[in-house]
Amino acid sequence: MSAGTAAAVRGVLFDLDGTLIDSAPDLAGAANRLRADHGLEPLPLEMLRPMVGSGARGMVGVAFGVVPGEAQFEPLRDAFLAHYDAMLLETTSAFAGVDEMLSALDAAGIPWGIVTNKATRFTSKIVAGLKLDERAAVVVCGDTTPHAKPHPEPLLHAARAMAVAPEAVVYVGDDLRDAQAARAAGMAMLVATWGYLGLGEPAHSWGAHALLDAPGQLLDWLGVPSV
Ligand SMILES: O=C(O)COP(=O)(O)O
Ligand SMILES: [Mg+2]
Repeated sequence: MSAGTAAAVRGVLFDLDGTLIDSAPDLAGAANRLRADHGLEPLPLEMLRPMVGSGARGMVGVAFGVVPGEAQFEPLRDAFLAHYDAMLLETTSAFAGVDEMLSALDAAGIPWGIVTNKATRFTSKIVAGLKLDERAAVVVCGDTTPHAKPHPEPLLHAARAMAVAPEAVVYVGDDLRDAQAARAAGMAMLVATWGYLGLGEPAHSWGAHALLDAPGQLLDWLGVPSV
C-alpha cells in the first residue's frame, strides 16, 4: 500500500457483483433452474460462486461445461439470462458494511460510482431496487462502452463522468480482470476479499495496492472517518 496514493484519491469506483452486492445466490439459483430444465441436479453454491465474476459465461461454463464457441453456448446463455432476469433481487443485497461505507464517502464529499461487466438491462433494475442509483455519481455497465473489463475504457469513461483524473481514482473489485482494468487505466486498485475472487491466480498476486477484509477498511485506507 502507498500512503501517497491514498492521499491523492479524489474519487472511488466499485465493481458491483462480489464487491458492493452479494448476487451469487441469485446467479447460482438461475443456473440451477436451467439445470433443472435439463433434468440435472442442482450444484452447490460453493461451486458456482467463484465464477460469478465471469458473468453468464462463467455460470454456463460451470453448470454445463460449455464454453463460448460451442454450438450449445448461446442458447444456454440466453436461457440462463431469462431465468436470471426473473430473479435479480430474490436474495441479492449489499454486503454487510457497504451502506455505512458509502455513507462515509458521501459525508467526506468523495464521489463514487459503479463499473460492472453486467449488462445494463440487469444492472439498472438491481441498482434501482437497492437504491444505489440515486446515490452513485455514475454507473457504467458491460455494454455502456464498446469494451468491458479488463479493458480500461469502462473505468476511464466513469472517471470522466465523475470529472476526476484516472490517477486520482481508486477502483475496488473482486476479480483479476478488475485489477487488470485498473492498472491499464492508471488507477490504484484494492481487492474486496469478501467477494468471489475467481479460481485463477490468488488475489495477493494481482498487483493491487491492498487487500481489504471488510468494506470499512476502505475508509481506513483513504483516511476517511466512518459515520
Ligand atoms: O456480470 C459480470 O460479468 C460480473 O459483474 P461484475 O463486473 O460486477 O463483477
Ligand atoms: Mg465482481
